[in-house]
Amino acid sequence: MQVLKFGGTSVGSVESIKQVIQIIDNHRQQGDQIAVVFSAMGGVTNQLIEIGRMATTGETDYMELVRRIEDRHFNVVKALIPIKEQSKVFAHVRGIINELEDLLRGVSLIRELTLRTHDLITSFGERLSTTIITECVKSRGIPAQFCDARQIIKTDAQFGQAEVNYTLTNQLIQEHFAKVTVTQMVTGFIGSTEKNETTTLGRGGSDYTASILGAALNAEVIDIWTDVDGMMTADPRKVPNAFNIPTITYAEAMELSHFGAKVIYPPSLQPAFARNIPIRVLNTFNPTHEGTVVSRTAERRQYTITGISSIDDIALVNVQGSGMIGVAGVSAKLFGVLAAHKISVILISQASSEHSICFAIDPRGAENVKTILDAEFAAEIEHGHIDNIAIERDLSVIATVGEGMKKSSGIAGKLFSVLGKNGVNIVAVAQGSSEINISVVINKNNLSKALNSLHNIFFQSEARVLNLYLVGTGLIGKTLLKQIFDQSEYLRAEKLLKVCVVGMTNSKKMLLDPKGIALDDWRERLLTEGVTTSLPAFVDKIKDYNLPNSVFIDCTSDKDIVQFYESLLDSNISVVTPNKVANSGPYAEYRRLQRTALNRGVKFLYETNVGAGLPIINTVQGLMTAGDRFLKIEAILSGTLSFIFNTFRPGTSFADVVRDAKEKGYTEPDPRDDLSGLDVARKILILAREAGFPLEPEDVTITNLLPESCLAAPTIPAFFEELERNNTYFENLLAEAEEKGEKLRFVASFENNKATIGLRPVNAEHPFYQLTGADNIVSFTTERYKDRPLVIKGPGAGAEVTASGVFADVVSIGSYLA
Ligand SMILES: NC(=O)C1=CN([C@@H]2O[C@H](COP(=O)(O)OP(=O)(O)OC[C@H]3O[C@@H](n4cnc5c(N)ncnc54)[C@H](O)[C@@H]3O)[C@@H](O)[C@H]2O)C=CC1
Ligand SMILES: N[C@@H](CC=O)C(=O)O
Ligand code: NA
Repeated sequence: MQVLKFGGTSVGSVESIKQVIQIIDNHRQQGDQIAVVFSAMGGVTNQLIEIGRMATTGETDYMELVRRIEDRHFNVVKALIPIKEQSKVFAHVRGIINELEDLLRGVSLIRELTLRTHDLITSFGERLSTTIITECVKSRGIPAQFCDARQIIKTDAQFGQAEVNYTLTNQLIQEHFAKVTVTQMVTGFIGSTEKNETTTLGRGGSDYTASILGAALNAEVIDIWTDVDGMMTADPRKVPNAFNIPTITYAEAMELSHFGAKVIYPPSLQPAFARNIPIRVLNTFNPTHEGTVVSRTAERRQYTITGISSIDDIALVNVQGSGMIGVAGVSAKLFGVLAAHKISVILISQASSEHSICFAIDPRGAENVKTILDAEFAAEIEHGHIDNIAIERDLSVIATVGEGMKKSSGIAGKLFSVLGKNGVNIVAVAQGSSEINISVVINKNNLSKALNSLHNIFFQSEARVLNLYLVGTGLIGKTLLKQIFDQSEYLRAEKLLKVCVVGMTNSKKMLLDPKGIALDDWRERLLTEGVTTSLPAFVDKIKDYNLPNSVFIDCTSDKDIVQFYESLLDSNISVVTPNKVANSGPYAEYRRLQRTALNRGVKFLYETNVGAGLPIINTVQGLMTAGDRFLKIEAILSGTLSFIFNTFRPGTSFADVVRDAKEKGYTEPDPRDDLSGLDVARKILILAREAGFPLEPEDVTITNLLPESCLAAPTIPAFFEELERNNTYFENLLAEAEEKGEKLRFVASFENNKATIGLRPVNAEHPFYQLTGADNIVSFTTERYKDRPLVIKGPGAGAEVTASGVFADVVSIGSYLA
């Protein structure tokens, strides 16, 4: 024997009822013996409750609602039963509705609704749905019989939530099923007292009916047909990556549903579990999906945890005071009075110092609880043994649940670490000694971020998500987007990393989409859907979204943008940038950013500040971490100037060579930043700082290369005109060097706390002589690299190598967060 139960959405419409009939027919064709339990059509129970309420207050238009219920059932009959059989069924349904109307007239006359009458009114939902579906099934030639559960489920007279008399019920069910020969179509949710008064079974009512039947008939399995693919690892409305849990234990299902997973209400399944009958949760609208099997033992799984659930809105009550330490009975008194007032406690936490107890409750009852506790502990408060009872609001509880957590170490560590890295403050913690649930209380505004980052970390075969916000879609920005697009499949498959661009802005428009912006047509979307950009608004949105693993990427050379870095880092958002402005301003600002990132456990990465993608900053940081000390740095740090001095020949146009450098993507947005030495000054300053020297910008001495008129040019085109005019100046510089067999190199050096940069002719002996193209070279002399310096050399400018350095920084954050 198998028991099937169809919930309100499964029997909610003509289309869904067709599905239900199909499922029943499939069982018949396979020769299964089945009993089927039905809920009321979706929404009808609530309507009946409303109708009852209206009748007591004398509102007459409740009849209108009754009509609507009747029409809904009639429509099913019209759609699914052959015309010639319909009138008989209409009469039948009308008969039931008449009974309801008589009852409501009575209620409306006496203006009183007892719990007993309330139960009777709500029983009509299941009676109507089961009646019409039985008729539909029969009209298709499937043998079936309506079974009013009030004949077989006997309860006490606690109307609203009646207790089942199992001895009598089991006997009646067994006797009934021994007699019948065709499929029984049973009304869910209802029973009756020994005096045959109608009762209802409380929360999870129809599941309960199925479970009682299954247990009494020793069914092989109970199928709960609903409208989702079984139980999920998290609420898919909050965690888009949630997926189906194929098997789950009863204890896990209990824990998860206590914390909000509403698919089933496990306590109502207790009778089936007591007899070890598995429950399958299946989807009427996707009947081939395997759903979830709830049983005593779940199969071995890939993941240590089974699911994550939450209660979105709770209040925390804190009772504390020195008078509680070592005093027996405080908690008894506390929870005793809460129980006496029927206040349900969601979670309790007490530190072993016994100095405080905190517990979570439904926030709607918080004021009431405070009043009750203030009164109960008035004496203790007055004597100072207990401080004031404090209530904290706007909180949520998240529970990670799973039998796999039992006796397995590192899970709490992982949980706290991922929440910490994402800046989610933990207000309270509770873990039962059953070890299958760790619950944390957090601020409500962090709920989505916490759920998603936990889901991401615990369900590991799923890629970790990095959420990126890009400012600047110029040369480096657009190249980065292209690289991310090309590499995303590899990252997902090989590194379990899903890189998701959720926001972008250029100097005109910004576009934000927490679901991700597809990178094959970002230009089009930014253009058509983007709104007028504003950096403060962009940054506010980022904070507002509060997505886990967020990274802000600044691909501009803007000076104003860097003022946002600190607050971003402070909001646990990592920052990656090729923009040198932040790191080359006052030393105190540079330090502050480093500190903020460190304190917040997020990353501030800028490898491309020096030598583009060449691993220069990482090398310096590595040496520093390992305790080396820097003695001297000598370097060529401008790709642009390298290129220019490697390309410029007497008789050619210097301005054209600079133009060429700009076109090749080597120069700064304003090439004067390169030619004036400013860009190199920034780089040597940053290198010195990384090497542990607190240099200020004014400590860098620049020997300027450009004639004054070029520097003073008001615009970039005007600057190029000045360059043309000064061609002989550059030719002379070059000729002078060549005469001596030397080459011109723009060299930066740092030694004895002094940084200097300027044009220097180098001869063939010098290691910088051979440099070609737009290459950079850095030579570090340190305590450990004293006799022969450590040298890094290679292309130090250009779109591909720079974007790739930025990308590598971004990906390293993915690994760090994992
Ligand atoms: N080109 C290279 O080889 C290297 C460049 N860098 C750095 O990369 C950064 C970007 O350089 P490129 O892409 O070459 O310059 P670019 O001029 O091509 O791109 C910068 C973009 O940022 C936009 N922008 C400026 N302020 C903005 C704001 N407030 N909001 C939104 N967008 C804004 C500009 O409109 C421009 O499209 C610069 O800081 C540069 O120093 C670093 C290493 C190497
Ligand atoms: N403009 C720079 C590249 C970025 O740092 C250079 O020419 O080196
Ligand atoms: Na670099």
